[in-house]
Amino acid sequence: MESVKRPKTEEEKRDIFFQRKVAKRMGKAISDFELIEDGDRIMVGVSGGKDSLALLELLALRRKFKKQNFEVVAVHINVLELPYQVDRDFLDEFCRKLDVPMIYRDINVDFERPSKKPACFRCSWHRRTTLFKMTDELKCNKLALGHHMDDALETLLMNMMYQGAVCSMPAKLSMFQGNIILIRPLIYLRNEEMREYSRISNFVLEKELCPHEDVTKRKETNKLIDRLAGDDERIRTNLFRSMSNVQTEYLPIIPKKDKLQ
Ligand SMILES: Nc1ncnc2c1ncn2[C@@H]1O[C@H](COP(=O)(O)OP(=O)(O)OP(=O)(O)O)[C@@H](O)[C@H]1O
Repeated sequence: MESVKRPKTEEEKRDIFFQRKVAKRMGKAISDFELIEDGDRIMVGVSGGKDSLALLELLALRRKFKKQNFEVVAVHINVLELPYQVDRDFLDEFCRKLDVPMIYRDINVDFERPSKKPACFRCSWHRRTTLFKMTDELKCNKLALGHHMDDALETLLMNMMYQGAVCSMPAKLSMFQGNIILIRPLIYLRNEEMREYSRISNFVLEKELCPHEDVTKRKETNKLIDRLAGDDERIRTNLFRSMSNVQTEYLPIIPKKDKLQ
């Protein structure tokens, strides 16, 4: 028997339009920064949060609709010392529908060991290192992370304020003599847009906060950007665009020997 398709409601149409807009914006970043080439095998780091789930879905759909010929593999790093786990049933089903292999890897992070670096930094360093190592094992030439425009802005301002450096997150970074290329396809997307995408896609998100998470500086920086931007939508975009328009001749660059404290 032929199935009769129910006409879409206005809300459903709006949601589909929004999802396409997000996919297009990711496509623009992929094209502007030449993030994906035919034959790539891309490992997507999936934390269980909204951004990496969206990234995984968007890349898998891009591959499915044959925009480009590439493969996608999802990897989740599970830190055994943390008191919570991602919902593996949800992730497995999510990946099965997208026809993407999902791989889990358990690691240990010694939170008790005395160190000058905060626990959150060390944990994230271990996760990132494991992801890098796994690219080789899984024969992936690229590693995709779910950072978006607001992550890049926060990082820019945090580096300026606390490190005295103008530096953020590149959309594409060649690492280990070009053996791995790190890509951030969501770099043109706003946090707000990712939140909406996640709502429409009904992602099951991990709500639990990590006991070691050091979010104070990032949160404060986020609030600062909110205050700076107010209702003027151009401000965030301009802050982001300013990273592509660095006019060094108009910067008071201190001669190295003459360091200010
Ligand atoms: N446990 C993990 N396993 C695999 N990849 C991870 C893991 N944690 C983070 N990542 C990757 O690093 C990116 C940045 O990490 P971060 O901790 O800022 O993300 P998050 O806020 O936890 O989650 P998300 O970015 O997915 O919403 C993630 O988008 C994801 O691609």
